[in-house]
Amino acid sequence: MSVTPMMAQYLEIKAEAPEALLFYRMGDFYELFFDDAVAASAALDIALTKRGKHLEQDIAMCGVPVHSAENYLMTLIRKGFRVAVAEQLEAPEEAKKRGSKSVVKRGIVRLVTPGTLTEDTLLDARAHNYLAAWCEVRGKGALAWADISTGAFHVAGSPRVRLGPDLARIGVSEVVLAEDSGVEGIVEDLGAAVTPLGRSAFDSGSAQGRLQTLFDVGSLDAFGSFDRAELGAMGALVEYIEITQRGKLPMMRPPKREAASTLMAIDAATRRNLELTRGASGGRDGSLLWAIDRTTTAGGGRLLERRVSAPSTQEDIICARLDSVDWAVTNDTLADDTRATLRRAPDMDRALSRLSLDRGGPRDLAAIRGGLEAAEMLFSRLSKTDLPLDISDLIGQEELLRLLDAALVAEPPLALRDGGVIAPGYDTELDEARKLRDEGRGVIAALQKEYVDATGIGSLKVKHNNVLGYFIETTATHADKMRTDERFIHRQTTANQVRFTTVELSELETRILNAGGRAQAIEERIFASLSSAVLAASDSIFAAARALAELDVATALADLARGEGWTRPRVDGSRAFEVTAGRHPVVERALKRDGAPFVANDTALTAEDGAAIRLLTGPNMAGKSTWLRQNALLAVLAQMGSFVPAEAAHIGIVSQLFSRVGASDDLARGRSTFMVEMVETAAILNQADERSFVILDEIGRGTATYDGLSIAWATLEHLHDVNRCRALFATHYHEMTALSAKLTGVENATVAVREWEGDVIFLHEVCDGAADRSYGVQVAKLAGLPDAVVARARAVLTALEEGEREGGTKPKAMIDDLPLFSATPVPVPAPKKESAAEGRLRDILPDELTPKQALDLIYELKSLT
Ligand SMILES: Nc1ncnc2c1ncn2[C@@H]1O[C@H](COP(=O)(O)OP(=O)(O)OP(=O)(O)O)[C@@H](O)[C@H]1O
Repeated sequence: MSVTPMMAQYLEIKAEAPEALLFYRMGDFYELFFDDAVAASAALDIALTKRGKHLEQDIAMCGVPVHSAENYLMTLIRKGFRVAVAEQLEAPEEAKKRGSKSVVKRGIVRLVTPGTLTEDTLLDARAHNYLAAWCEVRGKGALAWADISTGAFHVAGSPRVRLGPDLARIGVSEVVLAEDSGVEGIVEDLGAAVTPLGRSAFDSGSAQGRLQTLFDVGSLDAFGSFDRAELGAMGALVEYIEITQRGKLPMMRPPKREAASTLMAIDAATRRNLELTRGASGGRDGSLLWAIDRTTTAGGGRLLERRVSAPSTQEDIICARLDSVDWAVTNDTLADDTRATLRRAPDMDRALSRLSLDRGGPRDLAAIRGGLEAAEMLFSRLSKTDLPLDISDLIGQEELLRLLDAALVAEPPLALRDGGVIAPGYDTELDEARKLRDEGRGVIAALQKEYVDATGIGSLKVKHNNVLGYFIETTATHADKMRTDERFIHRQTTANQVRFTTVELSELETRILNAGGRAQAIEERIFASLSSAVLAASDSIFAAARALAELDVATALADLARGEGWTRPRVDGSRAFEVTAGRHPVVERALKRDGAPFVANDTALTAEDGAAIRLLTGPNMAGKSTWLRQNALLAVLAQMGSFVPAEAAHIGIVSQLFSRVGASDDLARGRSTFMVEMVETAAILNQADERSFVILDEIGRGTATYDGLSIAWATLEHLHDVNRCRALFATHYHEMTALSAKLTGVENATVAVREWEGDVIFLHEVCDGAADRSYGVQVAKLAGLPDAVVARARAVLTALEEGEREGGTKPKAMIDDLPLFSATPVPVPAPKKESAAEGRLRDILPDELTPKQALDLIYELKSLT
């Protein structure tokens, strides 16, 4: 049994990346073999074929064309696969030189994983794609995360208990963990991929060296001092990037330490409930980010996403951001101009990252040129204004910009090998080579004319094909005339044609080919030198990109504020929570689409010390959840540095935001609806402090009435006495409104409705006081519950209420009595008489109808109605 040399090579390469699908380059295709082929053909819905045998077995194979490989890669990555790309590392001719049977050298050039993507087609332009690594040393945890497509690199302390919330805040795609970390579940719960790496990758000693090499510094002190866990996490991250990029390291910015205390803590459940960056469907639609994003650049979009995900708790930072938005609101013409310029500014971050990984193309250089151009233009327009934003980073690369401007054509092609990247007039040698190449083609035409004249054969043509190169072609009838002229050398005779060449024609061909090849080589050389000039300036290009993103976010938020009538919130260190005429940004936008108005509501929740809680009761569908969420979103907006949808707002900085809204099963983790609700409530009661803001919606509804009421009751007391936070608490347990008399920090509120002819009209107005009933039956009717059920429910409700009035102390006994009421006559709608069409339809057997009969039947039925 022999293994072919190619298969031997394949197996050797495959062994290097057993966990990934291997894309094995063969000419214009990436081929997959064996189990990889079976898995990929199913995942990609492409044909599975066979190619030869290995150990007597058929080899399964499928392939994807190289030119459309990115789409296939995207599908595979989305479906949770990892892909190793093995390229041909030499030209086939090179291999042939070693012997006709030699196999072309191949090797893995890259491992494509969810956290290490760089191609625009594989990435969402407006979202970061973070890869993280977590390390724990003697009980101290740390998290390092990076986006290799933009060079962003961060590190922060992250003890085991905070890992989930931290990862949720960052929004990671993939997390590198030590093999025995025991936190895989936390990562998987967030929907991110887990990548185990050997313990040694997390060693803080070797991490130091790895980082020093990466940043080309003698010591890391310049970036701050890091503990062993932080070093370990950063080291493992860099090691993994090296593994996936096969030694090529992307341009990374020095690690930035993020102190958790400077950011509003929002756990994963709260993020999900409030739909900050993802809506209920899992996409962006319907989220807060979706409702507020008016950024015009990809970098601005990513920065806004970060701001929404991690609002600040630092008064100075928040106020500085608000100042910039305020400026853009006031200076609307300048701000609009800025947005118009930004709209044309390309994504420099990602272009830079691709260039640093040798994956860049001419358009990436053009992106840097376009970005720097926009930056320079904006600086000259804004530097003399009183814009309260430091924009000095926008300039400083004039020389590079001039260089790129002179060197590149206006709109370069996608691939360097297509040629025509470098502008005419930039390089004399290149201009000459191109002239020769292009003139050569003109000379050929002249030569043809000369041959026609010399031979008198009018139909003689000079043609080109890949086998013969340039040749002279004539029909067999004229060929003899040419054979007598020794200038013409016979090359080939086909059925109808005879082909010749001449010495001068082959010389010319060589010249044209050489000139073309030379032009290409010169373009490549210039491209490489421009790339390295760009990479040498990467720090300041990143800084300029960051400044553009800042400008974009400020002007986009101002555009939103002006367009939607939002106001600047007052944010300070107090414990205020005062909102006048606040609105829910997402619900308002949805209602607007349907032409319905949103009813604005106030919130007054200030307390010097101790708890400040509003207990909200009110009918179903009245707008309780909307009001709760709207206030939480207002806090997020204010602290991310945005104006807010309200006439006025005064928010004392919130350090932790908690929400327990709605309920869903988490069957995958074996948790029922009620269990999820309790786990989330427990997290709040155990963690909330005086600087927290909590919204709790219908706690306890997932269980029996009295259990639920008791849990809600005790929860409210705990929030008041122990957590002492600001909170909004919505419930259908009207009994709880009595608590406001007992607990000083609790006040009742309700949502007003009006009753009209037995139906409810929702006013959506939040006001002081308590609701006495829930109007659940009326809402059920609105929802289209069958009339019989609604009538029966009314009867049961009346009986229950009467029972409560008469002997409320024994509701249990009364509930036991309820079956008696089933005897109450309930109007059952009389069965409808069958119509003629219905009667005809009942007798039909669809499977036995011919198409013609079916059509006739439609006409018949139509005539019956
Ligand atoms: N302030 C408002 N202005 C206009 N429409 C509103 C307002 N608040 C809520 N609504 C509308 O009412 C619907 C129901 O709101 P919401 O889900 O907040 O009610 P709820 O009181 O929490 O109901 P339930 O008790 O049944 O959960 C919303 O989808 C929205 O369309």
